Amino acid sequence: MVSSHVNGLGCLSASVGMSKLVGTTVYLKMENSQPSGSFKIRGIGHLCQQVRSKGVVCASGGNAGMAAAYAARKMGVPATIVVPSSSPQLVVQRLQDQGATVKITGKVWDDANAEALRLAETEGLTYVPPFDHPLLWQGHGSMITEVAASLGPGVKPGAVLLSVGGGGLLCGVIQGLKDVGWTDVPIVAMETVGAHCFNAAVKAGRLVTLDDITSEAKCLGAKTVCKKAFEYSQCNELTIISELVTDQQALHAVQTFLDEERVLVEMACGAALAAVYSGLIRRLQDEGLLPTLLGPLLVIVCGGSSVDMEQLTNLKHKLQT
Ligand SMILES: COC[C@H](NCc1c(COP(=O)(O)O)cnc(C)c1O)C(=O)O
Repeated sequence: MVSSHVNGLGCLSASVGMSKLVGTTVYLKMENSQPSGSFKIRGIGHLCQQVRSKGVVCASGGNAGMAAAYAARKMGVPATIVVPSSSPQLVVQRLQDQGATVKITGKVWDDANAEALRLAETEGLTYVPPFDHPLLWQGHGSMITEVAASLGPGVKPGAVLLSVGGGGLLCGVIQGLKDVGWTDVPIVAMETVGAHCFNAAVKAGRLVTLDDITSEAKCLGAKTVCKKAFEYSQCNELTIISELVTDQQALHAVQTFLDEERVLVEMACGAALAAVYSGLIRRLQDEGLLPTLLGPLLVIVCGGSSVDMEQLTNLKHKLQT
């Protein structure tokens, strides 16, 4: 059986370095330690368990594919993962190591997704969406119920910090906040410039499709955010603060996190961490968007498998940091 609660209460730790920077306790929900390498297994494992299938197909720049491959292997069914040509060979290898068949199609995620939908149709496979499905959001929401159990009665975060690609993590966290009665907790939703489909939608007041993904945080690379995430951004009961960082800031955050917490995460995760390391959280407090006396900051360390020291070195040269 695939469990989307594989890590139980274990992975909530306080970061000394970040707490000092922010001036309040910073809790890290360490989703990088999930068996598929990111938080994705929660929602995708949950979806695959609900939709008993003879085989799955998923289009993913990496981590959703890893989660679908892992879930399929645990359920004893075949998995076909369609990845865009922008996915590093490291990801292709890791997907194959999970026993998946990998198909490389198109330049960005949207092209790979069209092929995955076609395969689902022609081969009778279960299409696993990487971010846009209520069962995904239900599974991801288990993160928050675990945090509530870890923090104990009467303690809740002053804010939640996360990154946005297609918006599945955001919708999952909101689902979890609703489940535990924390909808008054503000969410800081981070993207990198060049993978900023949510920020573009919030600013335009409607869904926006980016022309291309120009950020190196390829796993944030959906050109259009899911409708549900945009609808939540327009909902008065929720406080979602959409902010951007540069690739350089995200990379600097990955390096700082590696040095301070001894954990290597992807640029997609660096986008969220950069809100702390770049002083953005402090700025939001100075601007009155977050309370000056901020309760504990909960950071979703979303993880990601498409990174190793070689990738990190290549990114440093490419971004000249
Ligand atoms: C395009 O969505 C791409 C998706 N990754 C998404 C992703 C996110 C953002 O999650 P989302 O907002 O897409 O649910 C954050 N952090 C990490 C490490 C991720 O891999 C994928 O793997 O196919």
